[in-house]
Amino acid sequence: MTEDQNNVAPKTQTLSFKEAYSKMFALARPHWRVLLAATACLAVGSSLGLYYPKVIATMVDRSMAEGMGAVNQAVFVLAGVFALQAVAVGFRHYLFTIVGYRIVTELQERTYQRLLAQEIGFFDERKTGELMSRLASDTTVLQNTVSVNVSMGLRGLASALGGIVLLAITSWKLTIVMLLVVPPVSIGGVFFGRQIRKLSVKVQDALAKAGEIAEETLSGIRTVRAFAREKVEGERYGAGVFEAFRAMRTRTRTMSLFQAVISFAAYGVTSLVLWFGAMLVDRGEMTVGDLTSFLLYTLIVAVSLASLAGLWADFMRASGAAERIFEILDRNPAMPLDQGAEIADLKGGVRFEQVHFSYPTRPDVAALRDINLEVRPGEVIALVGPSGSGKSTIASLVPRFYDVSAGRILLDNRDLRECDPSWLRSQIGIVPQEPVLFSRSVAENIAYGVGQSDQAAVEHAAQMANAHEFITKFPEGYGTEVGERGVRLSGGQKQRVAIARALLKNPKMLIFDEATSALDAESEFLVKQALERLMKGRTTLIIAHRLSTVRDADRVVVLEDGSIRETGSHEELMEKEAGLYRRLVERQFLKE
Ligand SMILES: Nc1ncnc2c1ncn2[C@@H]1O[C@H](COP(=O)(O)OP(=O)(O)OP(=O)(O)O)[C@@H](O)[C@H]1O
Repeated sequence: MTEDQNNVAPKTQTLSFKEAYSKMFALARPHWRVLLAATACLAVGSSLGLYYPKVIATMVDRSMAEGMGAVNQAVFVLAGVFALQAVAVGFRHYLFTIVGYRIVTELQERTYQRLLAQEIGFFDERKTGELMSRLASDTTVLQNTVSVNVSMGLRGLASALGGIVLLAITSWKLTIVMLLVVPPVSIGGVFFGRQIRKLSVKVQDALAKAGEIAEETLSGIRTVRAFAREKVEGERYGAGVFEAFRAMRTRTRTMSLFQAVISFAAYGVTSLVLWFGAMLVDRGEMTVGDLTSFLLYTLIVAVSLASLAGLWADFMRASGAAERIFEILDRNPAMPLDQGAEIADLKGGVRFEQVHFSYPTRPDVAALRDINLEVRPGEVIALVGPSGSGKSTIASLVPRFYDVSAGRILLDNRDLRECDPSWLRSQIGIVPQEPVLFSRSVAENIAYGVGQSDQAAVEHAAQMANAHEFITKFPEGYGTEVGERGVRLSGGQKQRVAIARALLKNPKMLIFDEATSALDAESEFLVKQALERLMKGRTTLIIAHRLSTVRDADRVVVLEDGSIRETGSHEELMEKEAGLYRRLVERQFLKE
């Protein structure tokens, strides 16, 4: 891989209607057995549906010639036909619908997995609400289409085609009259379909925007409350959904117009056939019974075509949604997980060589410039510097949240870009400044990085992290639910849970982002003690905000504006008269 290339987001291109559907069909392939059964039901149901006008025609002609006896017999046959048809229709509907749901469920699962596999830069660019909308609302649109509509569409198609064949057998002259309307209607269908598809993408985009607003506001509800912005946020969401409504209104107008045109064509052609047919009967070229069955077939064909037209609009709508889903499903992550080398017997030495880095969302601004830094295995490095100087950026390059823009980072003399990102992250414990816990129990949160873990190991980790005591004070102990993002725990408690989480993982390397906000002295002491246990024997990067932390580090790296300005021990750096570090300490950037 050339430098600079790895942070560039892969381009996704817009799918055509055909591509979207061929992809959908590819998803249907594994279900071919059920689909075959469903198609058999479709064939039986539709042929029986097409059979009864014939029975009626016979009834009309024979009742005119032979009286009621023949009619009774015909009605009996008809009842049997209808019963059999009902069974076939029921199964057809059930089987097609279930396969449709199944496909969409798989699609949801795969889309979500694909989403989770994307590189961090992808998430920097997008908003959670928008992604949620793709998962929820786009897949729902697809769900209806792929399930119920496919079943209805196939029925319509079978009835229409079968009907046309039977019409041609009954009277080819009338059939030609009837089919005259098909070409103009199809051209209309293509035109309307395109419009509807475009408008549907607009609707889904608008819904996603509204979703974004809701997601952001609800997850930041404390800020909204603190600034009393409920009304404004409510209105912002209102404006968002209204935008979606407007797009839906435009789309519905187009769809309604299309329906009206189709309805006119369907009923118009029926009248035309009736008129032309009456003439044929008048001339003795056709019996009344044949004209009756012809009219019934015409109605069947007209109704089927009209419903197909409606479904066509729905399919177009769904292909708009499919386009948005496949955009994610087809997106290859810039940094694939589970690919690359694992280093056997990892020591944990890290070397930055002339590292330059810009965030993918801000390619023109260098967040790091010419970073050269050697961290020996087991060494504790404190990163200090003013806000925005690049401390967190350095820390996020080690677990490959991003790859360097130029230069390289070596882990035990191996380029990080050759290492499997998932393996790499399993070797690094990360304790963020504000740890994010998941709304599960304390025990599950501690065991998060290792999956299943026995209670004894969890408790041992909690003890080492000075968390055991406060956890056991909760009435439900380790089973206590921590609430969304861990809201039911204090800052210090969250950090100790995060330390326990990192301890349990037993990583070779450690990244610790010290909290800037002051913890109370007791909590501070407990965190520090836990941290010391955690750091033992591990290569550690601490983003430090406290003098006491910096003093204990083996080496201090002072950053400014994305560059390393000074390195050395606390004492060495304090000796430099005009040094940046000394200035930071004197200006109390580093709290005592
Ligand atoms: N995800 C991101 N996308 C784009 N730019 C970013 C991103 N994260 C940080 N930056 C920018 O990179 C620069 C370095 O930020 P960084 O977070 O590394 O600073 P820091 O030294 O950790 O600051 P602090 O002590 O305030 O946390 C800043 O100018 C910041 O605006």
